[in-house]
Amino acid sequence: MKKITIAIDGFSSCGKSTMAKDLAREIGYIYIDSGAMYRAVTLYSIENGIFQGNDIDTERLRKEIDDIHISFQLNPETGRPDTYLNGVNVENKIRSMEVSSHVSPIATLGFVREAMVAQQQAMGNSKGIVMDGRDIGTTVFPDAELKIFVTATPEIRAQRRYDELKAKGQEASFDEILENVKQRDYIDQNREVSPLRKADDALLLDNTDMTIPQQKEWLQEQFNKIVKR
Ligand SMILES: Nc1ncnc2c1ncn2[C@@H]1O[C@H](COP(=O)(O)OP(=O)(O)O)[C@@H](O)[C@H]1O
Ligand SMILES: Nc1ccn([C@@H]2O[C@H](COP(=O)(O)OP(=O)(O)O)[C@@H](O)[C@H]2O)c(=O)n1
Repeated sequence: MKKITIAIDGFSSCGKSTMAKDLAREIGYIYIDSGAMYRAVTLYSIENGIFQGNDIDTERLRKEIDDIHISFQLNPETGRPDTYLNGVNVENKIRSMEVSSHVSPIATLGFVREAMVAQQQAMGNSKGIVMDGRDIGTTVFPDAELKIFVTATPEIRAQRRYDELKAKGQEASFDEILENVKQRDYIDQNREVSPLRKADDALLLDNTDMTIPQQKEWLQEQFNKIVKR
């Protein structure tokens, strides 16, 4: 069967990667979490003194961006891909609140986006890929055959993230997460380069009142419609 490209964009913490991973596994496609790549650049910047408080040493990051190698490897225990930064598994570290609170400013930088988009396009050049993020349907794969834009209320999204961190045994404050979700939405929608917005040809999904199995079924139906057309 002909393989297609699937772009899933939307607001922070609404379930994009959950549905993208499930669909990819079901249909045998590659799954790429583009947000993990921006998170990995952010972790690198935190660990290498590129952040001074909230200020970014952009000139240093620009010089070092080509030395930041991000890859994904399937974790046989979880059945899902883990993120590697220069050969080290950083899957847990990149999900911390510290990274969440520094990532959106890093993702506003044009040279960072250029480097990430080039890698993402290379990963998707043979199609058969599901990628989630903020600019996949608008910038990375504007010709994707299936584009989805996901949203839910900020409170529901913060609750989902809170439950996830608690389940992993990590310290979490609902108010801090809600504030972070709103702040990232604002920065992501208002940046100059590739701001978060729904592509004109993307299908809108508000999953505020949907369960994980319901949204999975909905996405599978959209995929079936495209491939059977
Ligand atoms: N419809 C849903 N109902 C409840 N929880 C959900 C739903 N979709 C996803 N989740 C949970 O919400 C959290 C955030 O989902 P995730 O897929 O990481 O979001 P995103 O990729 O959009 O940031 C995860 O813990 C996930 O299990
Ligand atoms: N394609 C993308 C993906 C993420 N990002 C940035 O990276 C951050 C983290 O992305 P993410 O997908 O891991 O965020 P969550 O919604 O999973 O918390 C976002 O808030 C954006 O600032 C982006 O700018 N472009």
